[in-house]
Amino acid sequence: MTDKILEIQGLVKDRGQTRVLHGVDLTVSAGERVALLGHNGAGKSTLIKTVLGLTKMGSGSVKIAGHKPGSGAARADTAFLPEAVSFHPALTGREQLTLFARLAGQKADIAGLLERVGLADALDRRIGTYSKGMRQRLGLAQVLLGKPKLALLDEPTSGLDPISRQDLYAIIDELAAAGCAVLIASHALTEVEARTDRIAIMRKGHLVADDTLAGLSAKAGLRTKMRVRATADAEALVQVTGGRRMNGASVEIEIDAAGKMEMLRKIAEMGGAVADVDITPPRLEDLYRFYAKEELH
Ligand SMILES: Nc1ncnc2c1ncn2[C@@H]1O[C@H](COP(=O)(O)OP(=O)(O)OP(=O)(O)O)[C@@H](O)[C@H]1O
Repeated sequence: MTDKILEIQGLVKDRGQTRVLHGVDLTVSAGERVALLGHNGAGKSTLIKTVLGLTKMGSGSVKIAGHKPGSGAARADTAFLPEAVSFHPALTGREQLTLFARLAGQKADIAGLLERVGLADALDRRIGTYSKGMRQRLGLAQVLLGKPKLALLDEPTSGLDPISRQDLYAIIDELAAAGCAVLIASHALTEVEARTDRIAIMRKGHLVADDTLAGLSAKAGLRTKMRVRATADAEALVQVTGGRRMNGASVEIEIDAAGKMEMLRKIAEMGGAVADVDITPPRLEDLYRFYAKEELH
């Protein structure tokens, strides 16, 4: 995919005497879902606020579909879902979205949108009676309403139950499938591992990683674990694989990405001597620990 929607180059931002963004480069293309990870204070919110044009940048360049942050065109192309989304409690969901649509000068199928985010039954209830998950869904309806080219989602699933989380990611997937570039700031590693295309990790204002999960694993040199169970003789397995004997029947092997297929072939050649193989690639949690703690040069 080459259609770059968000283009950040050399972004520097100081707060008082402190540099909080140190020359960040990040792009998100149309249809891409990118996770933005980092410890508290790493600079994720500052980055998002800069893209929204809410905070001034020091130096560098930020473009949204070719437009400057905060410009009318950039604002029209961008949707933002804050972590704790708040609406007017006295309005109903339908009234609130109708208001947003009018403000944006858009005609929209409000009832259809609310149904899409699972709020069909709450259309005409006051938002003050909504649960956190329902408000989050309403926020997502607002994002969908604008048909944005870029969606910035800040911890979109925090405080949601597992089913609501899945629903929310299904909607995010739809947004991306429709060509929206999606940037999701999150601490929920297991979720973003499964539901994003690329992972960007910030550490103390630096972007320390930006790649697919497989790419990050390869660069970090973290190893895949294989656990092989023998039908009868684990010693033969140790001989062939050079692995570590775990118990009477099983052997554990740690292998880098390059050697994995060769090892699998060796194991397959043992035929009936092998009862089972479990393969555990490095998890995002391991990679995150590696990149977010790695010393900066
Ligand atoms: N309004 C502000 N005035 C001064 N310093 C600020 C302000 N907002 C953020 N900072 C500082 O900028 C740095 C980056 O903060 P930022 O909120 O961008 O981090 P974050 O990655 O979003 O963290 P979190 O995961 O906790 O939301 C921190 O050192 C923070 O103390």
